Amino acid sequence: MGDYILEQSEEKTLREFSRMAEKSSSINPELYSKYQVKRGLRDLDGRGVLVGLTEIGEVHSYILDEGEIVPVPGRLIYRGYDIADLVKGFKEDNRYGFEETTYLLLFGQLPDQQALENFQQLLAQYQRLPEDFARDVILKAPSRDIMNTIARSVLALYSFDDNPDDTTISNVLKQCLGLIACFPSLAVYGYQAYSHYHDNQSLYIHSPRTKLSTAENILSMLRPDSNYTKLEAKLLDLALVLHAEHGGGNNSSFVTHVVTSTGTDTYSAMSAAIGALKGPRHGGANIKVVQMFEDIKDKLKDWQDDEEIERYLTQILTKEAFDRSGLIYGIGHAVYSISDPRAVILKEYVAQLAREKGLEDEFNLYAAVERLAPQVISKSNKMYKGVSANVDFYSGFVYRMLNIPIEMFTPIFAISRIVGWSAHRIEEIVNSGKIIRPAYKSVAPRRNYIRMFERTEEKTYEKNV
Ligand SMILES: CC(=O)SCCNC(=O)CCNC(=O)[C@H](O)C(C)(C)COP(=O)(O)OP(=O)(O)OC[C@H]1O[C@@H](n2cnc3c(N)ncnc32)[C@H](O)[C@@H]1OP(=O)(O)O
Ligand SMILES: O=C([O-])CC(=O)C(=O)O
Repeated sequence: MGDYILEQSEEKTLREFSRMAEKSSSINPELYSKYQVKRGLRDLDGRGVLVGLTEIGEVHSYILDEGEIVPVPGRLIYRGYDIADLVKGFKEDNRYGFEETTYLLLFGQLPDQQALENFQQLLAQYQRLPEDFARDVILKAPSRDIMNTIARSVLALYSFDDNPDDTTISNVLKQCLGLIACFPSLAVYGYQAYSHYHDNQSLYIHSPRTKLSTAENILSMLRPDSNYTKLEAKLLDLALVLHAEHGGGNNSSFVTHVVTSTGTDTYSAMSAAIGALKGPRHGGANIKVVQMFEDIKDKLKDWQDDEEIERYLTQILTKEAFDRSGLIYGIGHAVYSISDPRAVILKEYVAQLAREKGLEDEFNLYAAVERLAPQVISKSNKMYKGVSANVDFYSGFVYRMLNIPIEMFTPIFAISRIVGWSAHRIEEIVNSGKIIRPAYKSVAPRRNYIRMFERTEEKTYEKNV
């Protein structure tokens, strides 16, 4: 009874504090225009404010025609090479592409056969976690969110590094390679721990194997019997290649730049980037997309009825359906308008696989949402540009067809994007020297201090909020 009363009063106190916190945090929206604040670091035409230069990745979505922005189908370029050409290259040679892409992004050039083999051997050396790390760190207090588990593990790895704060390029590169190599184990073991302790499943801790590609190792460590087909591993490898890098402005890579610019260590910078990627408006969208489709499938009477689909999508936008965030996940992008080239590539594979697995109806539903969502969004929003399916739209469908658990979707994104973060951390260190520090204008009125004995509730409330 006593506890209940305490809980009730705690709830009431928190409600009151929340009301105060919310009220004292709210800023008149008109002030943003008055002071020409570049909200979301965007220019008035919706394009990102130019805050840096990079040679790592280029996201191409429009051309300028006599000063006018003309949207074009999206292209993604890694170190000067179009991803469509990179994918075609390793597919035609029937080999894995992620390790080669990692080499390219980190060192700026494509490896020859020998350089690639040497690099893979080096990564294999870094694959093993410190002695007892899985037992002492990952299996302890497992989280239902594997991104949080990875971030915790990354921060813990600081303590196992003899030289953690040294930001010379050779040391940072070594740390980054170490993280790239052991991210699959951090993610998969984090998932195994969760599924064991929360879902009562048997606990499987398979060691990564030095001769396997990253994609093969993920599947082999995830599955109780370690079995996978080449086709499955190649599809996951493709997804890893497509998620590895997206310029310096995407939220998690920009976070890497911001945090790196303080001079902090690699583990702190990477854990911050993981936190950014987890967000449902960024990499976390791949989980939301699949959950959203589960909800759509559940609520719709006829998956082929465009009008019914449109109505449901409108309800999402008006916060009456799904998670009530008002977002149709997997649709829209800060840069792309007509198309995201990664979604285009993934869609091809999803279509094939869905046919093979008898999931055509579901694929058609995805395709219908992809077609209808942009129309629904543009009806109710001020659009700077068109919206289309982004990389997260079809990736979850791919992972589901590979029987990868939903908790692993965003972690797989992280296993890949850590490559881009690493390249950006190095680029920031090599070129910068300036701490990233934009301005915030204070719009709060100045106030005279009120001594404690003079603070009547009325007076304080009036003056403070
Ligand atoms: C790996 C990645 O990070 S890819 C992105 C993954 N995220 C998602 O799929 C979540 C859903 N999509 C979104 O939230 C957005 O499209 C974002 C965050 C990705 C990009 O947002 P913006 O840069 O604001 O895009 P854009 O300028 O084209 O949007 C114009 C308006 O349409 C809205 N909009 C864009 N996409 C969506 C969407 N999918 N659902 C609802 N509204 C949307 C925006 O919120 C914006 O409205 P506002 O001006 O009132 O804020
Ligand atoms: O670029 C962005 O804003 C989001 C991102 O990381 C991606 O699309 O891969």
